[in-house]
Amino acid sequence: MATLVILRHGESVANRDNIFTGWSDVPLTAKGRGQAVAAGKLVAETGIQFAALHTSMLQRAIVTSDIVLEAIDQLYIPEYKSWRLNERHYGALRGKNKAAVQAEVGERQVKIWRRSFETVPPLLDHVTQDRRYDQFGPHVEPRGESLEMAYHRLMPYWEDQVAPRLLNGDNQLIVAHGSTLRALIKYLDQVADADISQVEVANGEPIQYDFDDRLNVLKKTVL
Ligand SMILES: O=C(O)[C@@H](CO)OP(=O)(O)O
Repeated sequence: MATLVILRHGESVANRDNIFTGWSDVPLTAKGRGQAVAAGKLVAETGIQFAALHTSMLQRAIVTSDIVLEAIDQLYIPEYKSWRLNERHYGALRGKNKAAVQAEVGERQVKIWRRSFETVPPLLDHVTQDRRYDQFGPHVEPRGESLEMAYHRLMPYWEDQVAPRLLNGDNQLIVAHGSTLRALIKYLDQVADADISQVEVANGEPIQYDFDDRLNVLKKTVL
């Protein structure tokens, strides 16, 4: 039996300012750093010893990871970073204020862009270049993603990097983003496409999954 803890990063400056973020690499606020410390304390209280941590290529998740590892006194464990754990790419919405977009297109459309499973946001007209993704080969950066697209690029990471380690009995920690964690929760909790819009993941709120030795969920606990 192994344990997985998943955690959304602490508040970012874009969360604070109500900006569509996606793959924008924005820092944590002071409040966000505090949320990461508090999350670390909650994880420390469980006494779980982790074999590895998985996070994205974005500083709000990486910095949260380091704060949590320090709080649980496990800075020595391997820390794997992948674009597959990045937030869902918000396409041409990225960088825009959510309230301003809502004033333009209405609440219903913004809700669909933010929470539907299949709807793709307006795409960027070109792929941006960022050297951090070169190591993963060409064409990694999307021009925008639905939650469904993010789900499908996340799952190979789960299957190749996380599930085998859990099956081996090694506890794992994932520090990622609202939508990639919603995608993972959809898979783990078997949430229907139509119901995923109801699932929210709060900044800095660790969720613990205990599995049996065939990777069935035995227990889910919000810490
Ligand atoms: O802007 C984003 O990238 C995400 C997460 O902060 O926001 P939303 O909850 O609107 O999907």
